[in-house]
Amino acid sequence: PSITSARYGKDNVRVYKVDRDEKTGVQTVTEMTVCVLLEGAIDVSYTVADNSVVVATDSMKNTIYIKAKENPVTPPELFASILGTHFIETYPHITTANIKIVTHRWTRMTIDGKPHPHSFYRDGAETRNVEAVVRKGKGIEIRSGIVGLLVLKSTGSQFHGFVRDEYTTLPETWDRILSTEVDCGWAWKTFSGMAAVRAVVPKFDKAWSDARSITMKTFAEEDSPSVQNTMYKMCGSILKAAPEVEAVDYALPNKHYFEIDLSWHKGTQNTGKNAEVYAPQSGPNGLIKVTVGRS
Ligand SMILES: O=c1[nH]c(=O)c2nn[nH]c2[nH]1
Repeated sequence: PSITSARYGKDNVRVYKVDRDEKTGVQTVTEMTVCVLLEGAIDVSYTVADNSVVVATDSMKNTIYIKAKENPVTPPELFASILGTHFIETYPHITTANIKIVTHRWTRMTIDGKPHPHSFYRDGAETRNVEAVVRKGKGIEIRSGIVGLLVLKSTGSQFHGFVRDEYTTLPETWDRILSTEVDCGWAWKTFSGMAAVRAVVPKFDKAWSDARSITMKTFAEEDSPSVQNTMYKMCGSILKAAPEVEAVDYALPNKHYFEIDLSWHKGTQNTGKNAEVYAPQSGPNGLIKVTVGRS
């Protein structure tokens, strides 16, 4: 037998960092969960238990904390690039570093109409994610993303004109609830190295902010003919807003809310135009995926 691929490292490394502005007294916090997986000349650690090539995953965890102390941890695209570049520059036999950063929300509290200097709340399970792949001599690939942004609209969504055959029971609709949990990603053009990443640092936050705003604006304002068409429009808008982005992808579950026929109870009308009480479904759910490029 021979190894076709191997990578190892530390997952679920939770990191919190505070930035204290001495002048204003305003403190800013960042909380993230990091995964580092390394590749390279490590096969002998699997095949003949030669641990001389093993950078202990415990050492990787230590490295994450040290680098978080020594460097900015935001934007996550920068910190992921710093971290990945450290591993391939420090260990000659490590040729690829795969870094995933999941940034959690700590939204600053507004107290009596004013932003509080050091108090925050978790407004949703939504995260800002980054996956960076740093390959020795081949630059840095970065995919940024939004995950877990749960949205719903009570109307402004249609679905009709689809295949009708002996397997079809779904009625056509011109007015339905649409709910999804956004999993969106945008892949940056390959960066030649750290200098190229540092040169565009402000564009990372802007792209995330634009992608988030575009997603919600398009979701809200489109009288959606389908999940497919609406997500395609979101991709086009993000590509337009971020020239350094090569491709945009979405994976959207269609979280169904079923109408409930209540006519058995004294002829109560609760379907179609009279629908008010619905049954939110845990599953099955639609799942619609797309990747849109520039060509
Ligand atoms: O937006 C939708 N796309 C679909 O492909 C689909 N299938 N059932 N309901 C659906 N809604």
